[in-house]
Amino acid sequence: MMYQTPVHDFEYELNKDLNFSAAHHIPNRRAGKCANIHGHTYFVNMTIAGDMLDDLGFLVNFSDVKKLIDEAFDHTLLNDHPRFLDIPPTSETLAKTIHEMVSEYLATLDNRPVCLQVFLRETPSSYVIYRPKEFRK
Ligand SMILES: Nc1nc2c(c(=O)[nH]1)N=C([C@H](O)[C@H](O)COP(=O)(O)OP(=O)(O)OP(=O)(O)O)CN2
Ligand SMILES: [Zn+2]
Repeated sequence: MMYQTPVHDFEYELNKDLNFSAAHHIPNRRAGKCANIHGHTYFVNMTIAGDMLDDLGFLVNFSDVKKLIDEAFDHTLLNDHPRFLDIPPTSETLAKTIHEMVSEYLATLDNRPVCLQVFLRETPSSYVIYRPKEFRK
């Protein structure tokens, strides 16, 4: 595996990989060439865990979490998204934002799974991992 997975005590752990294409820019001269609008094929891995399954035997439907992220970001300019009005769409902020969006969705499910980690690769040589404090061991 290319990335670290978190240590936890949940009975079930699910990992969903997905890709989406999007443009962005970091509107600051200190960002150098990244101040210009450019595009990436982002790769995301999200780690979701829990102790209970739903009536279908799912922790969460793989397609539902993919759709949530695709519909928000695929073929968009990330800077235009409401979640990036006050903060630039860097790898770090995008990974955290994906974690927030997925966590908000998971909180609506009766079996209450949680998102332990979001891995986000922006380029072949650059990636970040967002892991909220409450799930670190
Ligand atoms: N900490 C961060 N640094 C940079 C970010 C970021 O999100 N967080 N983003 C960028 C740019 O958006 C850029 O698209 C990616 O930069 P970089 O990895 O430098 O891309 P390259 O392909 O040019 O890197 P190589 O080293 O040539 O592989 C910049 N920094
Ligand atoms: Zn970029």
